[in-house]
Amino acid sequence: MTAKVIDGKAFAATVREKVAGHVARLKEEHGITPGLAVVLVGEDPASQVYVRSKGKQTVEVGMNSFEHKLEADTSEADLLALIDQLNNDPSVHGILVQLPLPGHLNEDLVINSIDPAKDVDGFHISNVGLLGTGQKSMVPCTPLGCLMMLRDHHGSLSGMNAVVVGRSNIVGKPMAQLLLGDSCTVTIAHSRTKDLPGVVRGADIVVAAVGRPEMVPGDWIKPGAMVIDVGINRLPPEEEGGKGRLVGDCHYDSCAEVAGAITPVPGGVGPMTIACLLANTVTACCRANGLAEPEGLTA
Ligand SMILES: NC(=O)C1=CN([C@@H]2O[C@H](COP(=O)(O)OP(=O)(O)OC[C@H]3O[C@@H](n4cnc5c(N)ncnc54)[C@H](OP(=O)(O)O)[C@@H]3O)[C@@H](O)[C@H]2O)C=CC1
Ligand SMILES: Nc1nc(=O)c2c([nH]1)NC[C@@H]1CN(c3ccc(C(=O)N[C@@H](CCC(=O)O)C(=O)O)cc3)C=[N+]21
Ligand SMILES: [Mg+2]
Repeated sequence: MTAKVIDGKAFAATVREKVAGHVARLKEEHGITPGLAVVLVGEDPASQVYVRSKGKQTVEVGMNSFEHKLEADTSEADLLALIDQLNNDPSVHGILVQLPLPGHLNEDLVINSIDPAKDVDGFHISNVGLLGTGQKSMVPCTPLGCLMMLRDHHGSLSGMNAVVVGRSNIVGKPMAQLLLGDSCTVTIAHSRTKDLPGVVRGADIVVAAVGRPEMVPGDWIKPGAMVIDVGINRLPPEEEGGKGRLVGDCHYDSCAEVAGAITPVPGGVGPMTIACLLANTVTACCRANGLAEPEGLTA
């Protein structure tokens, strides 16, 4: 079998088109322009690339983009003051603080200082609790993008065995909650899991969010399974002047030989993450203004 390649880049473009349609309607019918504020502390090059690409796409769908770049040694008090200002700014409907933060800043404290209604990452404890209890919330962008691709490829996921490899608060745990919400039987695997190959072999759906280049080989994959590769790993440059190849957490070629469907890296989960961030910003804007929220853009 050769897997169907799930084109996250193309899917993300259709999500952005929907978002752009809702943004246009908000402007025409209500005179409201959704706004997304992104806060970047420090100069991590990968984060800068992501923030730039996100800002560009925000503007392309017709929304306002507010970028706040702070020095790496910014104090916690100064960062919290900025968040307070954004919380109280009616032109800002979504706030994203790029993670990871420099070591001297308490990530939990910073994230939980964001107004939950503007927390378009879905990382605030209030949104985590709402998601975990099946209530309306802001849903984390990466897991939401993965869920959209799975549903689009397969339809109902009810009764499927899903294995999420990785238990981070930003990917693994919320991914497991979303799959449970779609009535999968969910296993969360991590670095202490015994017999990881055996666990993954039982999965109809594999979501790999580990941060280890090409860790999952094809012989762990059940024939026909859906493989969602969240990993973004830059390999060291082999050639002079080369940037280094970008690979996922799955060994693509061997997994694609056995899987029924697979997301590539790049061009899979990454573009969907940004599209879902834009979708969450429109949703937040609609909710803030007491307007009907867009359908098909939330979990
Ligand atoms: N495409 C996108 O939009 C995004 C991509 N990413 C990428 O996804 C990957 C995961 O990110 P993130 O969740 O933040 O990573 P974290 O480092 O926060 O979490 C990694 C998880 O993988 C587990 N793990 C590590 N080594 C192993 C192993 N050998 N076997 C099994 N489990 C293991 C860890 O287990 P333990 O808890 O026991 O330590 C941990 O739970 C990264 O490559 C990141 O770049 C992240 C966010 C968005
Ligand atoms: N508060 C917060 N929210 C996040 O959502 C968040 C974050 N912090 N910190 C970092 C991670 C990582 N992340 C990515 C998003 C898109 C791509 C993406 O678009 N990748 C392209 C390739 C990009 C390239 O070439 O480097 C692709 O996969 O095709 C990658 C990674 C969001 N994150
Ligand atoms: Mg992390």
